[in-house]
Amino acid sequence: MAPGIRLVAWAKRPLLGARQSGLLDRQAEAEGISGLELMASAGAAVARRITLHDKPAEPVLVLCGPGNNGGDGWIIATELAALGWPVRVASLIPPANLKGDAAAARARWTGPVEAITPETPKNASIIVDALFGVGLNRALDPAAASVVDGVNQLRANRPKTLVYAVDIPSGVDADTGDIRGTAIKATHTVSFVTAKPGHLLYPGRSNRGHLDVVDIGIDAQLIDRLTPRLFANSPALWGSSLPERGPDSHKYKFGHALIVGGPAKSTGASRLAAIAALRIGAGLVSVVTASSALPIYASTLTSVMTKIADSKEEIEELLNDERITVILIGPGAGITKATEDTLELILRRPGKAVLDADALSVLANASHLRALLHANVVLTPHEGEFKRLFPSIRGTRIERAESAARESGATIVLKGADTIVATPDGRSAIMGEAPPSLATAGTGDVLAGLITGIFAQNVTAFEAACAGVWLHAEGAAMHTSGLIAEDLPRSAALARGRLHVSPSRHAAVMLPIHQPCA
Ligand SMILES: NC(=O)C1=CN([C@@H]2O[C@H](COP(=O)(O)OP(=O)(O)OC[C@H]3O[C@@H](n4cnc5c(N)ncnc54)[C@H](OP(=O)(O)O)[C@@H]3O)[C@@H](O)[C@H]2O)[C@@H](O)CC1
Ligand SMILES: Nc1ncnc2c1ncn2[C@@H]1O[C@H](COP(=O)(O)OP(=O)(O)O)[C@@H](O)[C@H]1O
Ligand SMILES: [K+]
Repeated sequence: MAPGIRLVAWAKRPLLGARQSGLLDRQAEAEGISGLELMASAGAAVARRITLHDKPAEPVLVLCGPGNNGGDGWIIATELAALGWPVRVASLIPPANLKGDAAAARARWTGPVEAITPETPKNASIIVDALFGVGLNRALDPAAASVVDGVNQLRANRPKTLVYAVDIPSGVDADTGDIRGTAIKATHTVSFVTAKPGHLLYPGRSNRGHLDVVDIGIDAQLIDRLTPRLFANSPALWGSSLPERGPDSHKYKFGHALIVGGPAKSTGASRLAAIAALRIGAGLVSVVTASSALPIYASTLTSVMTKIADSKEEIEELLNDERITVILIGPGAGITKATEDTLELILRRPGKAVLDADALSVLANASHLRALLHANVVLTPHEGEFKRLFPSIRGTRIERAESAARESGATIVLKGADTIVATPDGRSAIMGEAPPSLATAGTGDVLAGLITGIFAQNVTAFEAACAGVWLHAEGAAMHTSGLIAEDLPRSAALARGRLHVSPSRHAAVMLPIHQPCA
């Protein structure tokens, strides 16, 4: 086993973008570790990670860029050659033009150096992408773009090619996950100290391959000095907050979730949400319905209770019940005056609420209700709903979710392949591991129900939203094919159970921070 690789449980650490990564490096230098030492550790760790693959000593091509990411590349080449691996090195700029630590790293390489051309990647079986890391600041120029396209073409033609991206696949923006022109499609990415937002955000997420984050000797406490506010959504953030049932448990200790049921022609969405809320642990769940839809709810729901309300006054009376800990409105509700009236009653009540689907569309056109939002209201828009709710907010997905939370005062769940949770006090989390099988009808209703069911249980809005999003994805990942929304409440509940029963399944989030590579 290669000595000295210390894999970091990256989901337990914050995500640092380009600027914060640079600050961290400078803090480490102030503590006495030089940039060259960090680079030497980084390069050595990547080299050793490469030696872990199953076919030893295959020819390796190292592509070096103009900055410190390229500097890592020169170290990797030197380390692999010292271990007896055949290595070719190709540089994007004349090596004599390198500066600082990259120049010092280049000086350690004593073998020949090629100039990068579009033909360079041909015939390579292992490629190390050390072109650009977190310092990428514009679209790739034609010379860089053509070698990147050459690497991707080679991988497409020869799927067994291994492509190791150093820090982040070149061309992926570390802060946003955007592709700057074109980007390396890596089979593996080896990053340093923390994961970067661009490892989790699409489209860059698709270029990342398997992600390892390695320790390069920077004290983890230095990360906290940066007061980071952005995290990977993982049980490390919220797992310990979820209440467990014990011998003294009573259903009333786990909250009473009230789901506003849709009219007779659209009951499915609120029924899915109600089942999800109950499965994920709410003590009691009730659906409030007009008498006209009662037969449908009563005949299809068993453990979920039904409550009849045929007028605004009757709804108001129900909402005044202080035992109700959270209310969900939106799934199947209809974009109607009745939904607006009920929404207003819910928002005028001081407690917790989750607003989804039609409630969001109603809110978008009811500016007088905006002032009633607060941090214990969770909004769960997909992109279309988000644009209707916050038409003037621009920026990356993270920036938009954060601005919306700040502006509205509510907790935002911006749904998508990389769902973002953001709170008005500035914390946010990215779920970068959701399976695309979730792109099927009704999964959003289940998510709203999961968040509601967790929120009912004396958990904060941020924790409930993050846990709901994570368990939703983890539940979906249990199905290899044919997932439909009805499957999800049970699977998400099983995923919740496994958090405690079988921690090894969640190795990336459950292991200690410095987990030696075994
Ligand atoms: N600092 C440390 O201690 C440690 C850092 N580490 C490593 O350093 C990496 C960050 O290094 P970095 O800051 O030098 O940035 P990097 O990603 O190499 O790119 C900057 C260079 O690329 C250029 N350039 C940018 N965009 C371009 C484009 N589109 N097309 C063409 N050129 C472009 C840019 O040019 P300029 O903007 O100056 O014209 C500059 O020359 C980090 O990801 C990690 O791998 C590790 O060793 C751990 C310790
Ligand atoms: N390609 C994808 N990969 C991962 N998750 C996805 C993808 N597409 C959609 N989802 C998730 O599926 C759910 C869909 O919700 P929504 O858009 O409200 O659909 P619906 O109204 O049909 O329930 C959201 O949780 C979203 O994050
Ligand atoms: K790279």
